[in-house]
Amino acid sequence: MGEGHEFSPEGLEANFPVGLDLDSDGGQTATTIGEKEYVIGGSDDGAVSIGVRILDKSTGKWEIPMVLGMEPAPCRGHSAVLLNNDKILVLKSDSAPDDCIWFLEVDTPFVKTKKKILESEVVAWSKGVKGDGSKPVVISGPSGVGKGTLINRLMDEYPSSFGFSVSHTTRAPRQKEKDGVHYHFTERSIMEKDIKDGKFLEFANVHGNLYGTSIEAVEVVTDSGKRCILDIDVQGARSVKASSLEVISIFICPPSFEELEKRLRGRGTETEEQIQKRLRNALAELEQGKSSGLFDHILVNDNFETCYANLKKILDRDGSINAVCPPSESIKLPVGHSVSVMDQKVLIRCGKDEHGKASNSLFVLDTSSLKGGAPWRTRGLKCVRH
Ligand SMILES: Nc1nc2c(ncn2[C@@H]2O[C@H](COP(=O)(O)OP(=O)(O)O)[C@@H](O)[C@H]2O)c(=O)[nH]1
Ligand SMILES: Nc1ncnc2c1ncn2[C@@H]1O[C@H](COP(=O)(O)OP(=O)(O)O)[C@@H](O)[C@H]1O
Repeated sequence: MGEGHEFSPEGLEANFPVGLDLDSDGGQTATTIGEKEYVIGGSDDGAVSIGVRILDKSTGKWEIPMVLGMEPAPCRGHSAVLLNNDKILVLKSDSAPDDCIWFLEVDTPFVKTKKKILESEVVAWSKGVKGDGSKPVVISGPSGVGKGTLINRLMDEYPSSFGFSVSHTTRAPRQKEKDGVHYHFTERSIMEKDIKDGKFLEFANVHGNLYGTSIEAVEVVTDSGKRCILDIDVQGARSVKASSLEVISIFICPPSFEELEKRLRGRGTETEEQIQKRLRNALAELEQGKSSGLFDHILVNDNFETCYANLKKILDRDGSINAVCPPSESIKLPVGHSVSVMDQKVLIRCGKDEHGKASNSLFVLDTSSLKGGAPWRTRGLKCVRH
C-alpha cells in the first residue's frame, strides 16, 4: 500500500452517515447498480445461502449469473457495501475471521472480460486476504528452455513464499509426473466443459494438447498465503494480461536454438515427432516472446546459476522474495453488526460480541488501496479496531 493511507479515527462516528440499507440480520441483501439489483443470499428451505441473483429493474426479469471462483460458505447473515460501482464488499456474520471479508465483483475489468468471453452475465467472488501480497509470477518460454528447472529450484529454496499453480492438461503424463502435482491430467471433453462453465482463468492449445489454469488452481495457492507461480505459454500469458489481472511476467530464452534443441533431446521425455513439433513452435514463441512487449522481463538461460540469480533479483525487487504474509488483523462479526460507508472507508459497529453480549467494538475498513481481485484474491485492506 502506498504512503498516506493511514486512517485517523478521530471524529469517526460523527462523520459517517448512519443507517444505510445494509442489513446484516435478514440473510439477504440487495445492492443496486444502475438498472440492476444484485441480490445476495436468502433462505432456501430454511438454510441461508450466499447465492447471487440479478433483477433487471427495467424489465422486472430475474437472471442467475455465472458465478466464478470459490464461493463463500453459507453464513447466518451478511452486509453488503457497494465499492467503486464495480464490486460489492460482503461482510459475513458469525464466520471464521479468515472467511469474513469477501468481494463480489460485478463489473471489474476481470468480470467484463469474462462476460465477453463466456457471453453470459458473470460475477466473480474474491476473498479479502491479509497483507499486501506480491503479484503472481507468469513464466513462459519455449519447451526445453529450463522453466521447470528454474521454478523447481525457486520452490525448493523458498517453500513458504511460492506456490505452483497446477495446470490442467490433456497431454499424457511423463514417467515421473504425478497427477495433481505437476498437472491435473484430464480428458479433453471434461476440460472443454469446464472451460465453458467458466472454471478456467485461461487456456490454450499448445503442441497439439489443451492446457489451462483453473481459477481454483490459483485460489488454492493464494489462500495458502503464498505467491503464485504460473508456468504457461505465450498465448496464456496474453490471456492473463487481457484479463487485467496484475502479474509480473518473465520470458525465458535459450542462448541459441541449437542449445534449446540439445536440452530438449537431453531431457529424453519426448518422441522425435514431439521434439520436432516443439522446435517448430519454439521459433514462433521466441519471436512473440521477445517482440510483443508482452513480458515485463526477458531472461536468457545460458548459465543456469546466473539465470536463477537474475530471476531472484527480479522477484525480490517486486516484493521481498522471503515475504510471508503477516498474521491477519482479522475480525469476527456478530450477526447483529451494522455497517456505514463513506468514501472508501467502511465503519462496522459490532453491537454485540460473538457471544451475544452488548459490545462497543468498532472497526474501520479502509478499502481505498485494494490490490489484486478475483481470482488473485483481494489484498490491501486496512482494518483498524477502535
Ligand atoms: N496457456 C497455458 N499453457 C500452459 C499451461 N500449463 C503449461 N503450459 C505450457 O504448455 C507448454 C508445454 O508444457 P509441457 O507439456 O509441460 O512441456 P515443457 O514445456 O516442454 O515442459 C509449455 O509452454 C507450458 O508453459 C497452462 O495452464 N496454460
Ligand atoms: N541453463 C541450463 N543449462 C543446461 N541445461 C539446462 C539449463 N536449464 C535447464 N537445463 C536442462 O534442460 C532440460 C529442459 O529443462 P526444463 O526445465 O524441463 O525445461 P522446460 O520446463 O522449459 O520445458 C532439462 O534436462 C534441464 O535439466
